[in-house]
Amino acid sequence: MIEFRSVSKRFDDGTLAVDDFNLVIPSRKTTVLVGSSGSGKTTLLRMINRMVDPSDGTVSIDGDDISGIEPVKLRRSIGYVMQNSGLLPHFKVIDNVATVPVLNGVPRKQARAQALELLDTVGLNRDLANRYPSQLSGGQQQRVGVARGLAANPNILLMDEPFGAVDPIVRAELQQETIRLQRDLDKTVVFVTHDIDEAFLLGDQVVILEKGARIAQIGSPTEILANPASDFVATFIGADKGKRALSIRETANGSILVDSDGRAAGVLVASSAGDESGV
Ligand SMILES: Nc1ncnc2c1ncn2[C@@H]1O[C@H](COP(=O)(O)OP(=O)(O)OP(=O)(O)O)[C@@H](O)[C@H]1O
Repeated sequence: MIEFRSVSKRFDDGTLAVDDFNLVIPSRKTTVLVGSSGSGKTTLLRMINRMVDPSDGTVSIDGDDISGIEPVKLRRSIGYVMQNSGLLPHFKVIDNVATVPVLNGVPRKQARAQALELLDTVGLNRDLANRYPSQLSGGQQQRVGVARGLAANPNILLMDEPFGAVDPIVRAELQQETIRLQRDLDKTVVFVTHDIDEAFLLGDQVVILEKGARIAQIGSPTEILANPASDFVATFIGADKGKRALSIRETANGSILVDSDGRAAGVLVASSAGDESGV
């Protein structure tokens, strides 16, 4: 479990990016932080691996205040996937994936063998292992980025707009892969996006943010779609337009998400806690 308690962040130039933020992120679920540009999503995500430190308040992981954990050590124990994959251009795919385990002390040969397995995990052909990132498509690069994020076998995976730069078809594929990976690997995923449809598709818990990382609403996709907490949320999720891209339809076999053309976009399943959770 990750917990933000009374967390604020004021940058040196005076910008208050995060204003008294409180949130519990449950383990082994996907929590999506969604909001418009500048609402503080990336700042919140980076506070989990100490790329940014709070000005006030505490962030803890499984009860331990992370301000007491050395930042480099913390970062190597948490997967981080960013937009544009963040791959090292002069390293082959296999070495991009193997780098963090090697830095953590895993022998290179073993780390490379594990890297090949991770390519399988993210749905990439092993033949790509010896290419350089520039020799891959954008979608393939993002998959390598996910493999790299998983390489140290972290319990926590942070994903910052990981599919923002790929075309809609590849994006949809990568979203489905993320759902599959989460089912198979059971990580605590914290995912940042400005796309509410992506948030509803991937999130067990969705946190809608306004400026200053103020929480406009928090809940499962079903809860938010059924009961938008304010006009702001209704507008943000498009409920006020009467043509939301995604809506919920009850069927004999449970709740399904349908798109504006009535096609099934996903299934809402009951989580182990008994509440509704996104696909
Ligand atoms: N290093 C910094 N110095 C000063 N201000 C910053 C810094 N990093 C972020 N900010 C400001 O903090 C606020 C929140 O930024 P942040 O990047 O967390 O938002 P975001 O919701 O992730 O936005 P986007 O979707 O555009 O990435 C913005 O006003 C931004 O300009």
